[in-house]
Amino acid sequence: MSMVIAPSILSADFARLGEEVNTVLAGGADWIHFDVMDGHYVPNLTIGPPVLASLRKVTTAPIDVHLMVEPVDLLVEMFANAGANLISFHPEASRHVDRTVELIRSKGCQAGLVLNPATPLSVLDWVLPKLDLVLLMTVNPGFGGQAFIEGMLPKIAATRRLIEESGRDIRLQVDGGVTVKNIGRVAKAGADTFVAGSAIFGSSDYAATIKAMRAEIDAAFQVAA
Ligand SMILES: O=C(CO)[C@H](O)[C@H](O)COP(=O)(O)O
Ligand SMILES: [Fe+2]
Repeated sequence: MSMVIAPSILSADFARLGEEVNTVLAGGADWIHFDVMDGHYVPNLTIGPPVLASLRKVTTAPIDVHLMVEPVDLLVEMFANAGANLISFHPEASRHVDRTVELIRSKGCQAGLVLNPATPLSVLDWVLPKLDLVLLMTVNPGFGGQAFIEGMLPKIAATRRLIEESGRDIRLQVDGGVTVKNIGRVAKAGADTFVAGSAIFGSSDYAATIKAMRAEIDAAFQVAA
């Protein structure tokens, strides 16, 4: 599976969002990660469907919507109509997880389930085969710029094993505190899709940071001579 880098626009300059998105894509990013916070499920408030619809006009790149909202279902259709390619949600925020997955797919989007640091992998039981992506949070959701929780590395590895056992083409995305310094370890543990907000948008050269991230991922898989 290809390695995907998805910059989180949470750390972009919102006054110049279209430009920021095109700069990271020109700099080698694969997807755009769009964080939606409702001030209820998480203690922060961000952006909604009209912003996504505007971005959709300036790029054809996949836009991966991370919903940190409760309840979820009401917003799925709005984000699908606004141009989301993939919609991920937190199981605690949906009363009927399987129904929400089906709803996302019925709107023509790929579906992802997000596990907070303390959420057990057992939430994937019975629903994993229907997912296109599992998102493991490596910080507590709500804010960019937090430190990566090192204790999540074995959880990434355990999730990778579950995906392998399922025999399905499911992406394993990691979100929170991913940097040039730790991305190699995150990849080695089993992730294939990497969200990075502050590490990319907080750097002076987005393309150079993305290139350095890819080099670290490649290096992690090189066998020591
Ligand atoms: O979902 C998120 C926070 O809830 C963000 O995607 C995440 O925190 C990215 O920011 P950073 O790379 O700066 O940690
Ligand atoms: Fe996110």
